[in-house]
Amino acid sequence: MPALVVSEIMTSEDSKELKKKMKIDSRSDSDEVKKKDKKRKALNLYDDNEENGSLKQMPLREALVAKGINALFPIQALTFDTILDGSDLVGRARTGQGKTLAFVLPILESLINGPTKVSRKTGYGRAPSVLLLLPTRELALQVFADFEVYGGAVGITSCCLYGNSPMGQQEVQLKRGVDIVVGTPGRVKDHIERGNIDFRSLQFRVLDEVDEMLKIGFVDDVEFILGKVEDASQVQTLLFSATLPSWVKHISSKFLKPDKKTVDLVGDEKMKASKNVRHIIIPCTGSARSQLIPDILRCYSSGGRTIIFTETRGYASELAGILPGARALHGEIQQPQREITLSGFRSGKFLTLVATNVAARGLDIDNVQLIIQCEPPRDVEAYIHRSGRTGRAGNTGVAVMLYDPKKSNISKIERESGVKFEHLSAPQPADVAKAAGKEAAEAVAEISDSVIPAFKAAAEELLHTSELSPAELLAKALAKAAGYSEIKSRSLLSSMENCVTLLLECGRPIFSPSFAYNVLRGFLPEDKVELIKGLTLTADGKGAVFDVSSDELDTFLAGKNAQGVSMEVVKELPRLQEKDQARGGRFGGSHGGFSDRRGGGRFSGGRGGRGGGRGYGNFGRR
Ligand SMILES: Nc1ncnc2c1ncn2[C@@H]1O[C@H](COP(=O)(O)OP(=O)(O)OP(=O)(O)O)[C@@H](O)[C@H]1O
Repeated sequence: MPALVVSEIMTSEDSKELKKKMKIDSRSDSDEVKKKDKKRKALNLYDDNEENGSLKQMPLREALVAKGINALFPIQALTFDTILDGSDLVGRARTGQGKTLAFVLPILESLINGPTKVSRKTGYGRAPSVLLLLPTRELALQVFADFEVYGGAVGITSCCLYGNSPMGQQEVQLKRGVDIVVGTPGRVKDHIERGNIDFRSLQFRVLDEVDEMLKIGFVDDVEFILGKVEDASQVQTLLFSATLPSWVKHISSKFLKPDKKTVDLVGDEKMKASKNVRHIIIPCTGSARSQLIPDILRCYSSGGRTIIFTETRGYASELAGILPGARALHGEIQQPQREITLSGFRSGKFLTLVATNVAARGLDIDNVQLIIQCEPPRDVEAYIHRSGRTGRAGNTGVAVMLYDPKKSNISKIERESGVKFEHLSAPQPADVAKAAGKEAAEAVAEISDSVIPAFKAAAEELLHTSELSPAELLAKALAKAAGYSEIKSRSLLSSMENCVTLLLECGRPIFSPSFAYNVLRGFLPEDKVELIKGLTLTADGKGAVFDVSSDELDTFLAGKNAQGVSMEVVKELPRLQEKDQARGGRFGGSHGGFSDRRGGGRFSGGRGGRGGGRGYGNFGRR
């Protein structure tokens, strides 16, 4: 295999070509590998005859094979020689594409066989050769674990410096001497200020999740830390992330040498988020979330792990308290508990983690099938990283984001991430119940016949006294077994239970919510109009959708023949006007907030001005 040549900017097209050359294969064939001689050249990553692009250390190869890693992923293939050759580098690939090993492997290779071998200090009290900074403690621990496994295999030692953990132990490790320091900026800075770290032997500094590292809050610490390296020209600097907004490129260039290389597997491609993930959005108001999320878990988690992202720590704790077997992870939880929680999630002690953004970046956990975002995050990067906790290393996954049609602007995330969202409605409780019924039936079939004598008399009694058929009675028994005592309806607009979504049309464009309210007043008394919730105009400008309580449905439907008005229960939610669209001009002036669910308050102008009449007289004037 020829040595890899990494161009200044490597695009995904280039990577396709390279992929062919390298015969990269993401499937794990570790079982097969085990059967064969371990010394076989597993794939060209391990080609002994090559000077470049190969790992020479057998124990390291074995450690990789043991983890099912038999060939390099594209980002790894593209960065390996560049890093080994001594260049500074900025690396970008989508989430879950193996960026960690894209710096871990060439750094280890360089330290044990490559150019930095000679300058690496050894022995007691040695100063570190590598400094790696990460934005969260969990991520620092995860990458430290990788260095422990792969570095440990070739005698390279590391330590992890992170806050809210005993300082003394970390000081001892630093004093004894380590090759690699992994840490979060605050704690690393602390150690520097106490004179515990000596950067004079540093060969590599790495900023993983570089855009997060350089955000307000970290950037000062990072600059302070990197500034402690006296002669930066002697040190290689590597930056990695799945997202590299232009402001990051600007700031980060001051840490890198002018002849730095860039390996960007996302480049100008529209799609910035993971391509292995199904990206779904479902309308849901804040108050309906807790009712909806259990059904989303049932429908989309495929029995695997789920991470639910909330915007606040309080809601993360609250939701974890409601969902059976779920645990919360956020910044207010003490560090030892955070570690216990994450390790319980990794080991499968529980399958649902409810977290704030603390879990958004970099965490790599097996078999996470589903991501739920309780509301759209503030920036597109957060969307990309959160949804990227699933669909990793060639696997697939589902990311469901809940949004309030009245409050959230989805198109901004869609535009900036390049994701084409699947617009779905909330699973209907009846459908979820049908699936639960099947499971309950299977469970009943499994139950030992030994229970029959004990329950038979009660069953016969029920059959004789009830007016229901045996099948109907059995259906009730299955419902009970599945935990159901009734089936509620669920709004497609807000996901609220016991609500139904109606579509109003009147044969002409509906320009504003106030117009829609006036149409409704044409055939409904004011006290019924007051019951309407979440009225929103459709994107085509021809209709309005809103929720009514299931109990009121007949009253509303009764008016549907009034003067050209049509009203129907929505089976599939039409595209709605988004927040910004509804604000701008033609469609509804400055109306917005869903908070006034009765459509009053902010819609007050729209509600027609009470003096505006109930009928259609107003139409012509608008
Ligand atoms: N060459 C490889 N072959 C098989 N699996 C790999 C390979 N490289 C990495 N992996 C696995 O892929 C998964 C994702 O890797 P990693 O966490 O480095 O992704 P990432 O690109 O850093 O993602 P993120 O942007 O979310 O941090 C890990 O479980 C890792 O063990």
